[in-house]
This record gives sequence, C-alpha cells and structure tokens, in this order.
Amino acid sequence: MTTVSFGTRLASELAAKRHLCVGVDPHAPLLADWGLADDAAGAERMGREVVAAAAGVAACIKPQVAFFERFGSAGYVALERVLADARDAGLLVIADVKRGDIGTSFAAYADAWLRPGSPLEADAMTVVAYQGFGSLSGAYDRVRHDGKGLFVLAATSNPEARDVQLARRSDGRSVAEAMVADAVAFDTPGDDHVNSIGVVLGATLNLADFGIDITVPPARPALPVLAPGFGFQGARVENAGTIFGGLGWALLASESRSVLAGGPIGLATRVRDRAEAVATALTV
Ligand SMILES: O=c1ccn([C@@H]2O[C@H](COP(=O)(O)O)[C@@H](O)[C@H]2O)c(=O)[nH]1
Repeated sequence: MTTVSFGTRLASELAAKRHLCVGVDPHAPLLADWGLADDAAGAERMGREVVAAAAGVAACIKPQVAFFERFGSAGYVALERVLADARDAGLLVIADVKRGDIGTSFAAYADAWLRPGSPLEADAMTVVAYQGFGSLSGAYDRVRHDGKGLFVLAATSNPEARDVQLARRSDGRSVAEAMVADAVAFDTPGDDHVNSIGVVLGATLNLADFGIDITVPPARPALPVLAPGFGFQGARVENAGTIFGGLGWALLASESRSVLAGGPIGLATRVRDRAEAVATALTV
C-alpha cells in the first residue's frame, strides 16, 4: 500500500480552508470550569469533547501532552483514547510533546509518537532541534515512509525564548531563521504542495526580527507553520494574514485556552467561529 505523506494530507485540509488547530490543554482551572475533576478521566472527557467539536471543522487537534502526563499511566491511557477518537473522526493530530535528543534516543521518541500502530500514534509531533537539526534524523523514516510530520520549534511565542532564538550562528543567520531554512530544505517524496516538516512560529512575534521573510510568495511545497499564540496569549486569528503574510498559505492557527474556556456548552460554536475567522483572514 502506498503511504500518503503528511504534507499531502495536510494539503487536503488547507485546500478545504481548514486552518484551525484546536489545542487540548486540560489545565486544572479549565477542568473546574467544565465541571470535571482534575484527573485522567476529566482530561479524557475534555479531549473527547474537543474531538467531537473539531471534527470536520478544524484541520487538527494539538493535545498538549504535559497535561496528560501529569496523571502518569492513567493520563497516557486517557490520551490514547482521545487519539483513537481523533483518528476515527478523520482529524489530524499534532502531539505537542516537544521532544529532542540524539540518534537512537530520538528515534525511540518517534517510535512512540509516530509509528503506525503505536498506542500513542499521532500524525505529527513537535520537536526541539537544540542538539542540531540533524539530531532529528531518527524520525526521517517515519516522515518519508510512514506519512508522518514534524514541527520544529523555530521562533516560539514566549518572550523569554528570544535570547536563544535570536542568537546569531557562525553563518550570520539567527537560530530561528536557520531552523526554518533546514525545514524548507527537507525533501519528502510525494510532498507536492505542502512539506511534511514544518516549523513552530509564534503568532505573538514580529517574524522579521528573526530574519524570517514573510513577504515572499509561498514556495511549493509550502512550509507548514504551526502557530500558537492566538487567543489567550494575545494574537487574534482575524490578523493571521497580516502576521504571517506569504507563510499563511500553510498556516495552522492554534488556540487552546481561549476556545476551551467556558466549558462544553458552546464549544462547537466557539470552534466554528474561530475556524471561520482564520479562514477568512487567510483568504482576503
Ligand atoms: O511557541 C509555543 C509553542 C507551543 N506552545 C503551546 O501551545 C499551547 C498554547 O496554548 P494557549 O492556551 O492557546 O495559549 C500550549 O500548549 C503551549 O505549550 C506555545 O504556546 N508557544
């Protein structure tokens, strides 16, 4: 059977104007807001409600694994059930795990999160290349042969990241700029429209500060950009086109707390409103 690349699957979502990525972040105060206990069962319930609200409306969900991991093995079981629901609903899943390490250790992370049939199988995961972009090579087979994707942290939405991500490398480029260039250069067979390796760029940032040029027309295959920072952190999806310019073509605008706050009643409407707002912002 021929495997369809992650980039190709993502391209179908984007072609249908689905650019929203709903974060699944079962914070204790949010669980209380939902009338749920701060335990694995509460996290599972929230996750499964998000899947139901996002299916067919959002491009993907992004479980923040930390909020499940805090419940130990019960949290992982809860997350497995959320992932299974998302698969059944046809939603792409980006596991926000921010993993990074060398060689075989990183390959083991890829095995956990990207291997077909793994209990924690997702479509893509967030990764950290602090040990060099090449340290991610243990996942390349998952990307090239199993239809999986990676999102490499480049310029993150939190202000304290600037010291590291704005630092200049020996070739004069910022660390963030070089992460973007390395992701763009990654080649996956079958990625005609969208690359299978993308980057995380915060919506709260002025990307030009990092040497990231948003004025250029989208390349093909386009670089997927996972963009947290909308909603609670201050950026507005209505401004997504202005913030990301030419990178907007393959943008996944991520919101967690601002969509989850308010509980399950009205969740589907909040998801739909955000999905429409970001689609409109990237069309005009
Ligand atoms: O640069 C980054 C990278 C990841 N995140 C994660 O995204 C969500 C944001 O949640 P909100 O409630 O929408 O603020 C959260 O899981 C972060 O760990 C990020 O914010 N910035």
